[in-house]
Amino acid sequence: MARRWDVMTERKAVSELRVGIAGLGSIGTKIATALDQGIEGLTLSAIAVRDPAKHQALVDGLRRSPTIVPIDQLGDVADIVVECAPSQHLREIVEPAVRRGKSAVVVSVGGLLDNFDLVDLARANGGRIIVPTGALIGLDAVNAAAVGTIHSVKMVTRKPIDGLKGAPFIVENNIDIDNLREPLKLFEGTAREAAKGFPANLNVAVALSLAGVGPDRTQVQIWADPTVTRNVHRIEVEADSARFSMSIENIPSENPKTGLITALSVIALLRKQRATLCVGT
Ligand SMILES: NC(=O)C1=CN([C@@H]2O[C@H](COP(=O)(O)OP(=O)(O)OC[C@H]3O[C@@H](n4cnc5c(N)ncnc54)[C@H](OP(=O)(O)O)[C@@H]3O)[C@@H](O)[C@H]2O)C=CC1
Ligand SMILES: O=C([O-])CC(=O)C(=O)O
Repeated sequence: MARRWDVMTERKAVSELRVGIAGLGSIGTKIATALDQGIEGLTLSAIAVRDPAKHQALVDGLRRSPTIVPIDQLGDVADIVVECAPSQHLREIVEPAVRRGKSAVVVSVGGLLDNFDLVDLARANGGRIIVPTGALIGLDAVNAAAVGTIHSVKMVTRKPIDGLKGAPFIVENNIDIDNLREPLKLFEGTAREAAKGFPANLNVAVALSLAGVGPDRTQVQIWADPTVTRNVHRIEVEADSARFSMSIENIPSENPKTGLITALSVIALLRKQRATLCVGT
């Protein structure tokens, strides 16, 4: 009996992890709502948005109102900062958090490649940078294969036209994708190059590369495809432990560039932070 009481006291002593969210777009809104509805051991403590008035209705609808803070102050008031803003804000969000030894969950993972010193900063201060599987599939298997030797990783992405519009690669090369009647291969190269040319469309390629053989050895093809309605990613991995192919067909969210499953992936990751039973690597 006494033993059981001890355990209960110990459990109570573990404080809730405070979560801060940067950006309340198609991803951030769903994460905020899920946290407010309840994730074991986690509390939504703060959010950072560009225009608080625009998001007032959402904030008012939450059961427990988070504090609204400037984007670079999330790390002061949260133990886990979730970055889901445009990638140009990645540094402002992640640096203050990891400098204070906090964890940063990064969805604009393409932006990490130009800010990779943040990983060293996190290491030096006891912080962590966590990249969710996001809109992709199978990073558990890629992580496992990378413990051995991976020979090659190839990814082919097909997106509907709306999911690619405005990408710097398309604009700079003056490619007209609006009037396509059949699939057009836009790009073939490394994940690092893909992230530069398609910063809001190909975070998945960078996540894949960081799980596996790195951004310079991960080969990527990008197709603009008027025949698909989903964001389709197909991956092939050749390793000394296994050969595997995986594909995912993502339903676009309100933001046509972003698959609906991305927010769910972050929510699943947050659930694991304090879950008693964790499944998958
Ligand atoms: N890792 C992955 O698998 C995936 C990653 N992504 C990436 O995730 C990120 C978020 O995507 P998504 O939610 O669809 O994007 P959205 O465009 O829907 O939302 C972005 C949000 O960031 C907010 N924002 C912009 N500037 C600031 C600022 N200065 N301070 C605070 N907030 C700001 C916007 O505010 P406002 O509402 O006022 O405009 C908006 O709410 C993107 O970088 C995207 O490329 C997307 C899909 C998959
Ligand atoms: O949602 C998707 O299919 C992928 C995506 O936008 C990204 O990686 O940035």
